[in-house]
Amino acid sequence: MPILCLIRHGESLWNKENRFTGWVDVPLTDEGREQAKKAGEILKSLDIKFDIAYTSLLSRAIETLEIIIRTLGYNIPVIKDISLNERHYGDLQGLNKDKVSEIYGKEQVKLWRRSLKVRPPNGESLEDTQKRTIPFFERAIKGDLELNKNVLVVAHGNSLRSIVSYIENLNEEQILNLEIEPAVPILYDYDIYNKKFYNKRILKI
Ligand SMILES: O=C(O)[C@H](O)COP(=O)(O)O
Repeated sequence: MPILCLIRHGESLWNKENRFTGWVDVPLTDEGREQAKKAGEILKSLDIKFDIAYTSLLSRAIETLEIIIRTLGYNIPVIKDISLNERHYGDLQGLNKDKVSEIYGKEQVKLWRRSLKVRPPNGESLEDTQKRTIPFFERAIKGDLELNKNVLVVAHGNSLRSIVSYIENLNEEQILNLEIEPAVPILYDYDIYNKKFYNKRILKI
């Protein structure tokens, strides 16, 4: 059965500085590059041969994928699509997360960051993000799994939360508690006949 592997990019400069990032194109830190290499080594040790890779248009995800592919040691066709970009954080982009909490309160910030429906000012809710990630996931990514291809996806904390909550059919409370760690591979097997994902593994060292 084909395998789907989802990976969030390694640490970016603004992750390190604790700033809301969204669509701002900030680079990886050296630590982020190291994390990406480790993710590649874990995948290499599993001996999975990936047939295709998907990523966003943002350089922190693209570079993470490039490092993983280099570590795997073979070429994979790469498709970059805006649908996999991070959730747009609107007016929060660039602001320090702790300072925003001091101004608006922790509860409000938790709703902006982790709820399904609450929209950050001038930004996307997770539900808005799903409106672009899920049609792409269904058409392109699941389309490849249906063709028995092993698929690697490198994207972002919230674009991946939107996909994982869809795959696992999570309710709003479960979505509030769903976290995706940087550069930790999340694997699912895909049952082509029953069109279902199963056997989730989180490969944290
Ligand atoms: O855009 C960002 O700031 C990060 O990629 C994810 O941030 P979050 O954990 O605050 O949603």
